[in-house]
Amino acid sequence: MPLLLGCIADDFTGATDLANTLVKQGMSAVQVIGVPEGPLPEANAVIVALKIRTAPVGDAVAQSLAACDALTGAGARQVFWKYCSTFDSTDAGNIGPVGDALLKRLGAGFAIACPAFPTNGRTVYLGHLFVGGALLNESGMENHPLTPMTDPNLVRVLSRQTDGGVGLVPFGVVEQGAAAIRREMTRLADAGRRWAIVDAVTDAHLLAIGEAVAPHALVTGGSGVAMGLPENFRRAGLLPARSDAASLPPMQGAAAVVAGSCSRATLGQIGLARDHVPVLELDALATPDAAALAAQALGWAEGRLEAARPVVIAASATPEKVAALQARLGREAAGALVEEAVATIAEGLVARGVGRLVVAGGETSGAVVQRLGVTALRIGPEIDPGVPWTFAEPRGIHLALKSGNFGARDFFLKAFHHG
Ligand SMILES: Nc1ncnc2c1ncn2[C@@H]1O[C@H](COP(=O)(O)OP(=O)(O)OP(=O)(O)O)[C@@H](O)[C@H]1O
Ligand SMILES: O=C(O)[C@@H](O)C(=O)CO
Repeated sequence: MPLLLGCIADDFTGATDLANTLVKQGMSAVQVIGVPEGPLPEANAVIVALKIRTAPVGDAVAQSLAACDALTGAGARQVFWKYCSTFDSTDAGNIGPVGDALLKRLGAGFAIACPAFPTNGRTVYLGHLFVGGALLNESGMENHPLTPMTDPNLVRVLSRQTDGGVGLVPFGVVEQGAAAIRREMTRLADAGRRWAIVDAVTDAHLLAIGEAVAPHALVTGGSGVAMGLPENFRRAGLLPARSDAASLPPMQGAAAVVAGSCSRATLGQIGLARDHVPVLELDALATPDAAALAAQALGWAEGRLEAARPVVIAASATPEKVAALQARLGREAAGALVEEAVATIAEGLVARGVGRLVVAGGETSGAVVQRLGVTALRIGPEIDPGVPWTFAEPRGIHLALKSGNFGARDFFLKAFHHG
């Protein structure tokens, strides 16, 4: 099976989201954890999941280039740089610098940037990113613990991260379809732009954009814009007719949720779960010690674990509490402490028989997956848009890595009625 699309994702939930999108479009896809060292798994798309969203720019670039080399070395014909549908990044990066480095490595001079994911309420209009009905900077993302997003104008945001000019392919052009989008990209590239933010409000827009970028060496964006890419390979005779996602082994063991995401969606999901299943909310401010928090949580879980319903253990907190812990420890140390605690809890839960685990939050998922020694995730059925069940190798457990902002309010309950 030839490798066609080589993908690099800046976090682990994002990688799963992308793999899920490709599988739904009939492309076989496997997510691998970290820069692959040995041979790549057999699949038409391989998604390398990195934990580089908030890494220092130099590290993010080095890991992305190593992943790119592994993917193109294995024959990938196009590279996809996946970041968050809410464009999570700081003015230092890493969306722009990684994209610039990949363009250079691939010998290309132009790429689109399109985080739109209309099914999950992320749309881009005249370069401005909306989350549901709100501009990005009024959506709750302005309070993100690690990457507060305070400017909704993506042309401006990306311009602060790259020395290549950033243009815009506006809604009016996107509406006209792939040929018009391609003409506008050519015009922008001829005018010396290296990047174009591309508007998209509907899936039809994303499919047209996907078709327009067929010849591009590098495509960048959220998972939405990848929707149109499998069809390009099919049109070129490289990908067979659609096949269904491989089914996963049957689920076994006790059910649990661990959460480190502080997004509005996750806080709402914890709130609803409280009325139905055992929920433990950790207070990292009162106990700023990862080992002590983990011991509390694992002690509490004792005797409560079962297959029929999950326990929920959340370090998630309101923006005020997050700010208080950050003021005491510093932003990175606060995040690292909570990630360490949640990873230890996840490890302890699996050791105590949890076989299906939902992890809420991208950074949190990175910490958990690394701690569990997972090397690859096979993609299974979708629970809610962007979040499938996966089967983690070599641990042999089921994991669902939920992006902070994804999932309906009853996600932590409904997940365990799937698969
Ligand atoms: N009570 C808390 N105080 C300070 N930081 C916290 C607290 N709880 C969680 N965090 C940190 O907040 C960060 C949340 O980021 P994470 O990526 O896990 O969630 P998210 O951004 O909502 O999800 P995604 O990246 O999928 O959108 C993590 O680093 C986590 O450790
Ligand atoms: O694009 C998204 O919103 C998600 O896949 C993600 O990256 C969250 O971490």
